[in-house]
Amino acid sequence: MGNKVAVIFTGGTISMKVDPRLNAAIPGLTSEEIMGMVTNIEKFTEIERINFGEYPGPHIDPEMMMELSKLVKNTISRDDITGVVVTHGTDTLEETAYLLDLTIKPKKPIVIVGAMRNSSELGYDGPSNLSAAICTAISKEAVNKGVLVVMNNEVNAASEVTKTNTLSLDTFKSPEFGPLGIVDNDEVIFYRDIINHDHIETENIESKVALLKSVAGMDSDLIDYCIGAGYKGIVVEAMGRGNVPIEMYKGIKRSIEKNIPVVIVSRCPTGRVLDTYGYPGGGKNLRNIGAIFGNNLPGQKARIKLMLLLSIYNDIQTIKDIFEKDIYTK
Ligand SMILES: NC(=O)C[C@H](N)C(=O)O
Repeated sequence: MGNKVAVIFTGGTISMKVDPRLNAAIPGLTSEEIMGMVTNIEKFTEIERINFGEYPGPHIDPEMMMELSKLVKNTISRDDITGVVVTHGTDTLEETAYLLDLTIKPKKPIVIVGAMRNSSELGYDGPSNLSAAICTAISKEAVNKGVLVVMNNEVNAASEVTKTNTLSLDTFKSPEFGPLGIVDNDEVIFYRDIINHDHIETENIESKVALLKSVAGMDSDLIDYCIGAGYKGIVVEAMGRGNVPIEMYKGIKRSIEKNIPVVIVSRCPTGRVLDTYGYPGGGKNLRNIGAIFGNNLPGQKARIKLMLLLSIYNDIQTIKDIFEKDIYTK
């Protein structure tokens, strides 16, 4: 194995500075300028810079994530590469990280990193986050851990992590299980292993998948819109354990009857969905009509998983079996 880390730059706040005309942050730093601020890193490893783009997180779409997945897969397979680091806007970082985790089966470390403060702000956290990410990418401890997210000296699993705060440096948390470990100076210390590691073998993605959040008194208007507009799948952030209002339930039933899979997750930040409740619109009803249950995934990650499965299968039962594999036994 070589001792070179490839750093793939995609944009995000880590690459931003304030434009004086706009008086707001936009991408503006080159990869060379960013790496130049990660002082002393050459003492640890050689760096190869790869420019993917200068996109703010909200400009990254599922097709671009797939393109990035192919680039990361090719790069990590090279003999001279020890690990890959991807810089990314934090707004969609967890979606890209989860997509990479599902589509690549890496032995070597793949680490996603960003920053919460841009380079014009006091306390720009880009260089420290990037150095911690690079230390993780060369750590033997990080081998076979799936895709990792490193921010604020914490190591989290791509499958578990979510952005929890709009401004804090420690915004990336795994609310269900806690971090995998920490980066202490240049040393990576793991406290536990990853819980699960799903893999979906595909080079494509079906991006016409909607995410709807259920609210009190919600009806089926938005679901019916999705059916009419040709959406191929719908993720519903249901209430609590996985329940929806009766009128919304009717639309979910119509969707499944039209062979459009519906994945149920919860709008609660933690906890699994389960078919506990038998009242109309309760989880038991949803399960009986063939809704897929998404465990403890947040809606945006359940959508990534459904989009990948829809790129291969169009049969709801097959998608359900794979989606729920090792999660629900009955
Ligand atoms: N901290 C960040 O990176 C947020 C920024 N809006 C982005 O996602 O590009």
